[in-house]
Amino acid sequence: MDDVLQNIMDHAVAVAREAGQVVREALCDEKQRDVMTKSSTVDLVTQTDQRVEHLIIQSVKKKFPTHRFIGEESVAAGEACVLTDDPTWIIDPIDGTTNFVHSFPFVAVSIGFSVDKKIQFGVEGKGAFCNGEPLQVSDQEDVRRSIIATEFGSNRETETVEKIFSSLRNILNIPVHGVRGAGTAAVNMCLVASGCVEAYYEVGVHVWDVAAGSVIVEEAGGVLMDVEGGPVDLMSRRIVAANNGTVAHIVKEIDAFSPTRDDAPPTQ
Ligand SMILES: Nc1ncnc2c1ncn2[C@@H]1O[C@H](CO)[C@@H](O)[C@H]1OP(=O)(O)O
Ligand SMILES: [Mg+2]
Ligand SMILES: [Mg+2]
Repeated sequence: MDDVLQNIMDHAVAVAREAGQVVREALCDEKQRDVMTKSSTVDLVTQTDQRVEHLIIQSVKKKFPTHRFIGEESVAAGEACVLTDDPTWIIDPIDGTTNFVHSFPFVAVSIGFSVDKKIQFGVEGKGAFCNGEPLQVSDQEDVRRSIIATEFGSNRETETVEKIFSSLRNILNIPVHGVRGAGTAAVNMCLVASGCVEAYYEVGVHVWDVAAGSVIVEEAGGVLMDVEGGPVDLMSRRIVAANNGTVAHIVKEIDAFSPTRDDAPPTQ
């Protein structure tokens, strides 16, 4: 990794740790978990989400004034969600806000960095690490001995819920050892990277949920795919992240659908 990229990554790690500390403290303070809603009654946000995103963006801007940002709460406030070739930080200040407001203790600060529309950190074969320990995906080849992670998301339209349950039924019927969901896409992807679960799939995620996790999974030896097979598109809101042995089996069982893309022009 060249010095410039290393410098950027060091800053990302430092600011992620600082943000993580703010989130950790807020988890213990009811006032900081006061809940507001966004697109629906189950799409939640708190002042802490907004404060942490602001903290990250300001800190990066000071050091790298020309860089661009895609942040979950900035997009919610009306900013465009467009990935260009420019250096871009893709930020989810709290991935797992529903967990956060309920003190269910699985949340992530997710920070990805892209150049030329490619997520950069780690792509140069440096590996993925958790507190200094290298991560490696599971070598399980038998999907019937796997744990699969997924989420129910925040869309409660009947057709969408039907699709989600149809996929879940198919996966359970393989049969797999178990199905789990941490309540955050970023943590689910890190569980794939750590080898604790063989695969994670979801339709309805956003680019800020999966940007950082995608490179962590690949660097840990895993693969990314679209839910109907073929290459993943981080703006498509569809993702499968898996070890090599199970990915093809999982893709076969998913009842796919296509939510509005993250980079779709806003409807007036
Ligand atoms: N009610 C809900 N249940 C689960 N995930 C939700 C949700 N509402 C929004 N999400 C978001 O959808 C992602 C994929 O499931 C989660 O990582 C989470 O990111 P968030 O906490 O950053 O909003
Ligand atoms: Mg999120
Ligand atoms: Mg979030």
